[in-house]
Amino acid sequence: MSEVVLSCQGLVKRFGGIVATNDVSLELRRGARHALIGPNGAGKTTLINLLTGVLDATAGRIALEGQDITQLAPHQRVRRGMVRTFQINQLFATMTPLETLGLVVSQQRGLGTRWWRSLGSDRGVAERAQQLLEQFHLAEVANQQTEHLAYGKRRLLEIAIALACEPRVLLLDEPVAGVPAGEREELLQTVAALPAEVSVLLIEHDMDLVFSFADRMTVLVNGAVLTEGSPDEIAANPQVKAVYLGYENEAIHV
Ligand SMILES: Nc1ncnc2c1ncn2[C@@H]1O[C@H](COP(=O)(O)OP(=O)(O)OP(=O)(O)O)[C@@H](O)[C@H]1O
Repeated sequence: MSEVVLSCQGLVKRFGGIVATNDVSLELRRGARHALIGPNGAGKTTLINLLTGVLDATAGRIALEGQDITQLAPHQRVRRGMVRTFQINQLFATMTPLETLGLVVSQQRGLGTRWWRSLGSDRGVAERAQQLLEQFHLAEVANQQTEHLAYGKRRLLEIAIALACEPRVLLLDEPVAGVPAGEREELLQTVAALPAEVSVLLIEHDMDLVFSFADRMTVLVNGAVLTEGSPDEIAANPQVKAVYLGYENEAIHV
């Protein structure tokens, strides 16, 4: 068994009377393609928010590369190598993918915003930005403003931004949600081709993506872990099937 990169033990999150996360323990192994699934309201988003530090846990511990990060702020967790896909906000709307990636790579390399002021002046930054543009099928839209990009391209840029932060652990939050059918394939291929050394935790409702991507799955129900296993074990698990009965869009096809 490979080494554990990210783990949580006994995580609990209460919102008043609601227990959104109920004693969750999870281990993400190095290089894993691990999916977190569960019906609506199961607590997937809350768990990711706890892992990234957006929410404080009511109880429990989180460790990254063996070090306790439970008390760290979100940006400190990013600095230690845990990055969540970035939801593009207003800040980036009028910037191009090239400018955005140049800025993030530059920040990552401790060059601050110098690259941004003298566009393309740092060859290492420009090369890495170009590499990311190509890897994420963004080269042909490199100079278009982000707000004018097709939705699928924006989702690709979000993952490219996360990868520009050189993560050890990448938390992918519903990468294909809302992406039109014609743009899905490119996104699926790109997600499948993420670097092997980056350990990935994927939250996704799309079972085709989950089953084509994951080598390990954790099923959350009512805030708690129902079961964990290989895709074959999960697909064959009668409890999992029962939980998904009635969730037509998320049906597990076996
Ligand atoms: N800030 C909050 N205040 C109160 N209750 C919350 C809050 N955030 C989440 N919850 C509740 O916690 C439970 C888990 O929600 P969460 O969004 O984590 O589930 P989810 O699995 O991500 O759902 P979905 O698949 O629909 O996104 C739900 O009952 C939800 O209503």
